[in-house]
This record gives sequence, structure tokens and C-alpha cells, in this order.
Amino acid sequence: MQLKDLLEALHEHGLRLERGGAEGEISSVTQDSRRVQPGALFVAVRGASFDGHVFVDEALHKGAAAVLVDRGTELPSADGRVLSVPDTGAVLGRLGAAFFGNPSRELDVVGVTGTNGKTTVSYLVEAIARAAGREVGVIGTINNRWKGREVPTVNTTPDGLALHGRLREMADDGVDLVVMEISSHGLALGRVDGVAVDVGLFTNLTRDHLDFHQTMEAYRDAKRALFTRVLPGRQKRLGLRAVAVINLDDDEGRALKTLLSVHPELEVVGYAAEADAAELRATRVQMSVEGTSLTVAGQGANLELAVALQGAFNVSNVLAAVGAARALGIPDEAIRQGLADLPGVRGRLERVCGPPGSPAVFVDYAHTPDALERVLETLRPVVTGRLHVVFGCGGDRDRDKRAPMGRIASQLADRIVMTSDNPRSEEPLAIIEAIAAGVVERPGLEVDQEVSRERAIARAIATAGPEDALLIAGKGHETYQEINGKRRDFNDVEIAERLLRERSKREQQGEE
Ligand SMILES: CC(=O)N[C@H]1[C@@H](OP(=O)(O)OP(=O)(O)OC[C@H]2O[C@@H](n3ccc(=O)[nH]c3=O)[C@H](O)[C@@H]2O)O[C@H](CO)[C@@H](O)[C@@H]1O[C@H](C)C(=O)N[C@@H](C)C(=O)N[C@H](CCC(=O)O)C(=O)O
Ligand SMILES: Nc1ncnc2c1ncn2[C@@H]1O[C@H](COP(=O)(O)OP(=O)(O)OP(=O)(O)O)[C@@H](O)[C@H]1O
Ligand SMILES: N[C@H](CCC[C@H](N)C(=O)O)C(=O)O
Ligand SMILES: [Mg+2]
Repeated sequence: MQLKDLLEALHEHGLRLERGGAEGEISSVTQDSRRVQPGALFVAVRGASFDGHVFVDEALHKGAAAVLVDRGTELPSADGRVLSVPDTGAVLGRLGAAFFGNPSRELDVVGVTGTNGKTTVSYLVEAIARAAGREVGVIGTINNRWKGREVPTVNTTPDGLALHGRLREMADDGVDLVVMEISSHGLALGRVDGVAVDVGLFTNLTRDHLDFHQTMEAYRDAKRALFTRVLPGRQKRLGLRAVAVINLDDDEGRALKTLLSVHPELEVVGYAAEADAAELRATRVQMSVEGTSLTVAGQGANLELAVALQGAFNVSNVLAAVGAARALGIPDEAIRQGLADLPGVRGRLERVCGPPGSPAVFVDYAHTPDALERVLETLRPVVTGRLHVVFGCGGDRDRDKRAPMGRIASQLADRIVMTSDNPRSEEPLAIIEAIAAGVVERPGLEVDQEVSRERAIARAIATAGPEDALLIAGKGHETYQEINGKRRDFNDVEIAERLLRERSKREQQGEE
């Protein structure tokens, strides 16, 4: 891209030339000095561990065509062109959109936000879109995937440069629809600025991430920004109307619907598994160990569906996906087929295979009080024996969710083993103590703790009977555990599988 075009595109966002001429080309753009190639624009961003401004000299020495800094910072001593904006971190989304030629405008984009259910809904919409013959890309917690490729990711919602770069790759590879999870961090930090969203979807709002947002109001406002900030900026190739698909069983969903009624250009589709007045409602819900069947009523249709997911919360997720699919103009038959094709979602109530006589073991990503409550409530009625739960809470994250999670587990399970999630830089035992502070003792409840997650799972599996169920919560699909800043391989599903085999072997030897 020509530098002068970039300067023009971002003029209204405060981009100015501080030193050097406006002629010449920018061949790539990065915020990581380690990735600077000759001709690149290096953007210095202040982060949690580093201030990117200390790397501007290094970037110029490596041949960067220009560096972009916060206005007012000292100019680098190395020769080279310098650009400035008031806040580099806040402009990444706009910069990415301009540099990569606004790829979201070439794509239909479904953006999913909410505390829980984003990943699940994105899988549901992906499966439906596939069945409809759409070329679909997904950007989310588990990975980025499109056209048979799977790329691992660090963040659920990548930073503005990475995000627009990925959208550009997808568009160039022939993707026509992208489903993306939009985290509250992504919204608050402007990572999705410049993304034109056609269908914005809101699942629910309960407590999480207050380490970052501080208050529930700030967290809520970040989520609201998906609808008030992203949608009005759309400009699409297919002329899709913008639609907000909103969960009306949720207090914030109802508030959002009222707020959005002042935007006549936005069509609001409410869905509800419980509330009556919604455009899409679930009726005739039947749950079994294989999954859930339901009829979705509304918008002039009665759609009979079956999906291999359990739990009332997944009825809500299915409604959300149906709302998005219909907004995209996907026929009902493809909706039915897509949901029927989905085998399940990795690490979301994923049943762990065990030899005959094993307790039923499930791995789930519940890492908020609301999710833990819903998952335990889902398992409770299907367990004939006792319900065990092994879980912890992440370190360096919202501390005030720990005690509520302890309380919920103690109220809904028969045996709890508190353990480590990803302690990160925190003392594992201190996190467990914070969870234990919420535990409410009652007759019949067994409370145990074990810092080592593997030993905690082993203990639960060794003591669970064949009629019992065990929920291993919090890490879902994750393939690592981060302790003391170091990541080592760790996979709840693989560990539980091995421990179930060992348990069965021990029992067979005992019988001989
Ligand atoms: C708190 C936070 O959001 N941190 C994000 C931030 O990292 P950071 O602030 O630690 O960055 P840093 O390491 O201090 O570096 C600052 C700058 O110096 C640069 N640098 C650094 C070293 C060097 O040698 N050269 C150099 O240029 C870096 O590239 C960066 O631009 O910028 C990184 C690059 O964009 C992100 O990957 C990182 O997310 C971290 C991994 C993270 O854990 N974020 C969580 C809180 C998060 O965002 N989660 C949400 C929600 C998840 C959900 O609920 O689903 C998400 O969307 O992922
Ligand atoms: N609609 C829902 N309401 C409440 N809890 C849910 C819902 N859907 C899923 N869950 C629970 O939340 C957990 C996380 O679900 P999922 O990964 O779909 O959400 P997410 O919003 O993508 O989470 P994250 O922000 O951590 O990526 C699931 O494992 C399940 O326990
Ligand atoms: N997106 C969430 C994931 C939490 C998963 C849990 N295993 C943890 O590490 O706390 C977060 O970054 O807060
Ligand atoms: Mg997710």
C-alpha cells in the first residue's frame, strides 16, 4: 500500500507524519519488532509486559519503511520515517482494515458475543452454513479455520492487524462467510474496529473478566458496543440487511432489544427458550443421552431439529444459530441438515470414552459461575449415581468468580475435588482456598482438594462408581496447563481416557 493512501485513509483517526516524506510503499504491517521485514510499518504498542516503543530503533535498523508511535513520545534516534497517532493500540483495527483493503466488506460476517456460548454457537452456524454449501471461515477460541486449514490462535478475537490480515486471507481463498467470536476484550480494545458485521449475535451476560473491565456495567457496555459501534459501519457486497439476534431469556438481552429499537436500519430477532414473546421460540424440547430434539417455532415456520448436544443452554445456542442462519437467508432444510451433521463441540460437554463399567466422564469448558451451574444442572438428572466435579479457576483472571464457583459446585454436586486450572503466575493453593471459601457444607457432600490437576482427576476416577458421573470443568479443549508462566502439555480428555483404562485394568486384576 502507498504510504500516502494510508495517511489519507487514517487522517480522520489522527494519523500524521512526524518525520520523513509521504512517498513510498508499505509492504507489510506488524506490531511485533521480531517480525519486521524490510519495507514494513512497525506499530509501537504499549502492552501489559512491554512498551513497544522501546523497539522502534530495532525496527528501523531492520529496514522498516516507517514506525508508528503514540503522539508525544520521543522520536527514535535511528534514522527513518516516523508516523504518529494519539493512541497506537486503539488504532490497530482501523489500520488493519485500511492496510488489508477492508476484507470484511467482501464477506458476510456473523459476530457472536456474550459471556458463554460463543464458541458453541459459532460451531453450530458453521455446520449449518456448510450444509447450505457456503464456504465458511471461523475465527474463535479453539482455532481459526477455513477451507480445510486450521491455524492455532492465542486470542479468541485477534488484535486488529492479525484479524484483518486473517479476513484478507480468507476472502482471497474464496471464503464467503465468516463466523467470528467477538470477546469483550476484543470490543473494549478496539480489535474489531473496521470489521463490518452483518449479523450481530448476543448470547448472554453473566459475571466474568471483571479483572479487566472492573465493573459489570463496563463489561456490559463492551458487549453492547458490538451493536452500536460495529453494525452502523457496514457496507456490503450482497446488500444483506443488518440483523441483531438476541437472547430474550437474558436480562441484558431484553435491555439490548429496547436500546436497539432506536436503530430502524437494524432488524432485531429475539429468541427464547423460556420467554414467550420472541421471534424464535423452542417448543417440544426432548433431551436424551444422544442429544436434544426440539421444534423451533416462529417467523412463520415450525422447524423440527435434532442436535448431538445436551443441556438447556444448548437449546438457547441452537436458537441463536437458527436466528443467524435465517438472517443469512439459509434455507430451513440446510439448518436441519447442518445441525444433524455436527458431532459435538470439542471440550464442550465432551463425553470421554471409557471401557465398560466406567463412570460417565465429561470434559467441559465451564469456567464461569453461570456455566458451571448450567452444566451441573444438565448432568444432575441423567446421573443415577453420584455426581463428581473436578475444577479450579484460572490465575491472573477475575478473582471474584472463585467463591461463587465453589458455592455452586457444593450445591449441585455430591463430591467436589478442587484443583488447579491455569494458575499462571498465582500460587495454586491460594486459588483453591478462594474457591473453598464459597463452599457450603451439607450432609452427603464430600469436599476434597488436590493441587495437581492430574492427581485430582485420578482421585475422582478411582473413587467414582459405574453409575456415577464425573465433570472435569474449566479447560475444555485446552491442550496445555500454564503454571508459573510456563505451559506444559495437558489435555483433560486424554488424561481421563488413560485413567479410565487404568481403572478398568485394576478392577479386572482385582477380580482375577
Ligand atoms: C491483556 C491482553 O489482552 N494482552 C494482549 C496483548 O499482549 P501484551 O499486552 O502482553 O503485549 P506485550 O507482550 O506487553 O507487548 C507489547 C507490544 O510489544 C511488542 N513487542 C514485544 C516484544 C518484542 O520483543 N518486540 C515487540 O515488538 C508486542 O508485539 C506488543 O505489540 O497483546 C497481544 C497481541 O495482540 C495479545 O495476544 C495479548 O492477549 C493475551 C495473550 C491474553 O491473555 N489476553 C486475554 C486477556 C484476552 O484478550 N482474552 C480475550 C477473551 C477470551 C474469551 O473470553 O473468550 C480474547 O479475545 O482472547
Ligand atoms: N448459552 C449458554 N449459557 C450458559 N452457559 C453456556 C452456554 N453455552 C455454553 N455454556 C457453558 O459455557 C462453557 C463455554 O462455552 P463456549 O465455549 O461455547 O463459550 P464462549 O463464550 O466461547 O467462552 P469463552 O469466552 O471462554 O471462549 C461451556 O463449556 C458450557 O459449560
Ligand atoms: N477466555 C477465558 C478462558 C478461561 C479458561 C480457563 N481455563 C482459564 O485459564 O482461566 C479467559 O481467558 O479468561
Ligand atoms: Mg469462546
